[in-house]
Amino acid sequence: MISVKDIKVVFGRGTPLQKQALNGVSLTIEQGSFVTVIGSNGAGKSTLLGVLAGDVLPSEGSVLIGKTDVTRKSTAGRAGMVARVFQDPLTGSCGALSIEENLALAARRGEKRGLASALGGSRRDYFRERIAELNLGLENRLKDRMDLLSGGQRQAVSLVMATLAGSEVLLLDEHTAALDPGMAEFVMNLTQKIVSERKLTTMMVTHSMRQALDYGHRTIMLHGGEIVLDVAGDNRKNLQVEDLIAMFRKMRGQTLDDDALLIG
Ligand SMILES: Nc1ncnc2c1ncn2[C@@H]1O[C@H](COP(=O)(O)OP(=O)(O)OP(=O)(O)O)[C@@H](O)[C@H]1O
Repeated sequence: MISVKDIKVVFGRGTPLQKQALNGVSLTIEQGSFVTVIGSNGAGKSTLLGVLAGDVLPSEGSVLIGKTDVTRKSTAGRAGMVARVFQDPLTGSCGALSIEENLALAARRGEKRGLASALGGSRRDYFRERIAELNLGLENRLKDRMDLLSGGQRQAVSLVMATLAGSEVLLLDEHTAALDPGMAEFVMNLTQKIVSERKLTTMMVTHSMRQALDYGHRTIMLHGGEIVLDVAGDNRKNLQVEDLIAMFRKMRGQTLDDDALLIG
């Protein structure tokens, strides 16, 4: 479970560029629930993910993961609790290491032991099994360098990596935005499968209104650092992409110049 209470984040305090990125955000996400997060540029979506991951320290408020107060814990301090997949397929894994070395490092998140102890025989078999489940044929390429994979293959492996250390929380930062439509759909279906099988408490930022409504259990919209929409259940089922676009228009008080981007 994630419990965020009255979070405020101010960047560049006391400078001419001071910016209140989050302005009193409170949110409880039940264990195993999958929340999609939308909002226009600068709404505060990445800042909220950063607060959960530990990259951004709030000036006020608290963050609990399960029963642990992680508000002041660093990213490394909460590494065993929170896994993250980024927009850029190159960010979440190391291109110079092999697929299995990346998996071994991911499995050791939050621990201090080295790579050698992480790659014992039974571990290798387990990694092979997990990668075989992707049906991409990568189980025969475990010794290939990660940077030989396509962006989509790399995101699929990153999702497996995110589950290896037993983290309770999964943060997805527009993780399909750099993929072609077919691969984006593959990675989204894989995401849904992994989240439900492992009961991960998940927050996914997306610019795709379609994705926001088609996947997960609940959708929130941020605007100006505040939650301006929070829908689940039947209310969400009845929402159409066009309804969300109309809300965006209302929030911004202007016409969106690229509806296609939002619908895709
Ligand atoms: N490190 C920083 N220093 C100063 N200002 C920042 C910093 N990070 C974010 N901001 C500002 O805080 C506001 C919220 O940014 P954030 O990146 O959270 O928005 P976002 O909703 O993720 O936008 P986008 O969809 O464009 O990625 C923006 O005005 C942004 O310019």
